[in-house]
Amino acid sequence: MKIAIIGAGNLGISIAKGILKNSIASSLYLTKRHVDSLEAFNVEEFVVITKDNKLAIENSDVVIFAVQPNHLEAIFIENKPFFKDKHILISTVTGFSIQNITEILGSSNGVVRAMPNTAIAVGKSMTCISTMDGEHTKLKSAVKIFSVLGQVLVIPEHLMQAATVVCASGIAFWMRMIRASTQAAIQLGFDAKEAQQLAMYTAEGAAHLLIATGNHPEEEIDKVTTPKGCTIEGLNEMEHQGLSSSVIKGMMASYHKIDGIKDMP
Ligand SMILES: NC(=O)C1=CN([C@@H]2O[C@H](COP(=O)(O)OP(=O)(O)OC[C@H]3O[C@@H](n4cnc5c(N)ncnc54)[C@H](O)[C@@H]3O)[C@@H](O)[C@H]2O)C=CC1
Ligand SMILES: O=C(O)[C@@H]1CCC=N1
Repeated sequence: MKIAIIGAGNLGISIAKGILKNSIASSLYLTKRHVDSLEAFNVEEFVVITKDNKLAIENSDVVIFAVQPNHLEAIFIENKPFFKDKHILISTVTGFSIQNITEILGSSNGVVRAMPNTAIAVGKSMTCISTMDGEHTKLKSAVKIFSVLGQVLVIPEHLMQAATVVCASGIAFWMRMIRASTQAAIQLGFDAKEAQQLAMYTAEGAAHLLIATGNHPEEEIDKVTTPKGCTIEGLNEMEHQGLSSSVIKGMMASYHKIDGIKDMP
């Protein structure tokens, strides 16, 4: 597969790492305005680092756009002549609908929206994907790529804003939970390295239990909460302090921030 990533920043690099780790590209073009920071990728012959988006697009079949929302329109306008029917154009750009893209390109070009998260670097992204009705072939190709790099859920496009919060921003929210747990573990006597190890692998275990069993979290929580025990004491105190409420409110705030994000300077 010949793949280009237009905008090799935080997400683009994470996607590139996942692609390289899983050997799914016969050629990989990485573009960026200032390419110096991409030197580390300059080790494989089939990886091309360039500022030239046209070159990347013309030499690729799959083109993944991972630029900031306020840069996408100019990049589309500049490169419109180089988009061909063969191209699978995949936008990871937040708040930029297929309708917005169609207005710029004059047609949708079968564009697919994908919302991965940075765990794509280690093949563990939860990626939501949408396209226009009827674009089954390009959607299937996108699903195939992202399935190698983690889990995929095809969703109607109207849920993409929600998916951005739950999955793309979500990884940051989970990191903060792990950090909080680490801080508590240090206060309780572990050194920082051990504290993080305990927090990370406990979080991993919790997720794996739910994935493997299909159980509801409360069913697993019931198994841990000894009556009058320390777990329910801790959980209830967390809820008195607003744990669930603050997570939900934070995610709602994140969701509403996406309204109009594409027009932000
Ligand atoms: N960072 C994340 O975890 C996620 C980000 N997204 C979305 O992905 C997009 C990229 O996000 P980040 O990687 O965080 O941003 P970033 O700012 O780290 O990366 C964007 C890159 O695009 C490059 N760029 C700007 N103009 C360019 C041009 N004309 N040609 C080629 N490259 C150009 C910049 O130099 C930069 O390296 C955003 O739209 C964001 O909303 C979506 C899901 C997750
Ligand atoms: O924070 C942001 O706006 C981007 C979109 C999702 C993750 N990062």
